[in-house]
Amino acid sequence: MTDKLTPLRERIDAIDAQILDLLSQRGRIAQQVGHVKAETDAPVFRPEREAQVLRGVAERNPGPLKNQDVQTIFREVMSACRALEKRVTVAYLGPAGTFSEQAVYQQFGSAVEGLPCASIDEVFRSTEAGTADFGVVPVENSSEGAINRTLDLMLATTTVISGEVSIPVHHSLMTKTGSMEGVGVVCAHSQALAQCQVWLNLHHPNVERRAVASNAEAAVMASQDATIAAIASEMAGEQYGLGVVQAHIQDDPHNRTRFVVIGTLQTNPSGRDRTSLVLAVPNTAGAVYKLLAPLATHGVSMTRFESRPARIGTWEYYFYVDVEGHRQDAPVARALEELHHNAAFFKLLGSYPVGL
Ligand SMILES: O=C(O)C(=O)C[C@]1(C(=O)O)C=C[C@@H](O)C=C1
Repeated sequence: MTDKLTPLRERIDAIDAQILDLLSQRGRIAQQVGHVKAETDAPVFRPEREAQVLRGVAERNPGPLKNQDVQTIFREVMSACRALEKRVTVAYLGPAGTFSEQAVYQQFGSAVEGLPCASIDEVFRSTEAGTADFGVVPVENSSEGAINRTLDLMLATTTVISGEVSIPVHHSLMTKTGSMEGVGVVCAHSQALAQCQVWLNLHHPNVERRAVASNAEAAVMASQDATIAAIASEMAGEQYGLGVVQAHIQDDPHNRTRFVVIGTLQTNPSGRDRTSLVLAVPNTAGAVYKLLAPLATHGVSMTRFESRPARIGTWEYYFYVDVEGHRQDAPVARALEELHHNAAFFKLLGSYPVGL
């Protein structure tokens, strides 16, 4: 067996040497890109370019490696090259171990400076103030719907959407000891409690449920007190030394959360983009129907429609609309112009590459 392995390992060594040489060449070119960008103060992170590179490797992938795996490798390669230009700082809802942190690494790779924040509000503040280059905030969950605080802050702040990333959300019930003996309360973010309510009703109907700022905070609390159980990701459980009572307790096995990357960067077209906007019309019969007519006229597909009560002002609701395409694509540009003209309120939140 050793005789058969040795020549194969020698070939792997030779290929690794070539890969390393090519990675170094790529890194040196990224440094040159960094110098060119520094001359014009151009942005280092270019989500549309990264999306094109990742889509390209999946299209050209000859196998046997899976598309998802080659994309993970190339995401890390770009992340490391980007860090040679500048290490990007990204604010997210902390502490470390939250799904928001996972979303940061999924989008930016691991060569990034994560800035954990205490609330979604603080993520927006850090991004607006320039303490962080970007922020990553949850915008909708497949079981629970919109994250209202994010929608409200998209409206109230000057940040724009530069990208999106969606990750599977699997919740585990965890305690210090790995058992529920002596546990009187289950802590988690209110969204996580809602996403596990059927399971909790069935298995622990008499244990108090307490909403806290984040699942990771619940994990910290459980790590300090054996009478508290936490619902969080297993990653958070590992981080805070918890034992798993039961894994995958979310009511929907396909539970996912979509996050958006917020910042000041207007992203260029990538070839497969989405545009997000907020609209309002006076509350009269047929007004919303008429408002949205330009989308149909110009053949632009709507992928999301969400309403939020307007707490002040003349209009009753704000409508959060996502459409397929980039604001610079001709049909989208024409539809947006008409929407802007018809709406009593219009705010373009951004055009950005569709997540992988
Ligand atoms: O093409 C660029 O603008 C680069 O800076 C290079 C590169 C890459 O490594 O491929 C790195 C960072 C950008 O976000 C996009 C791509």
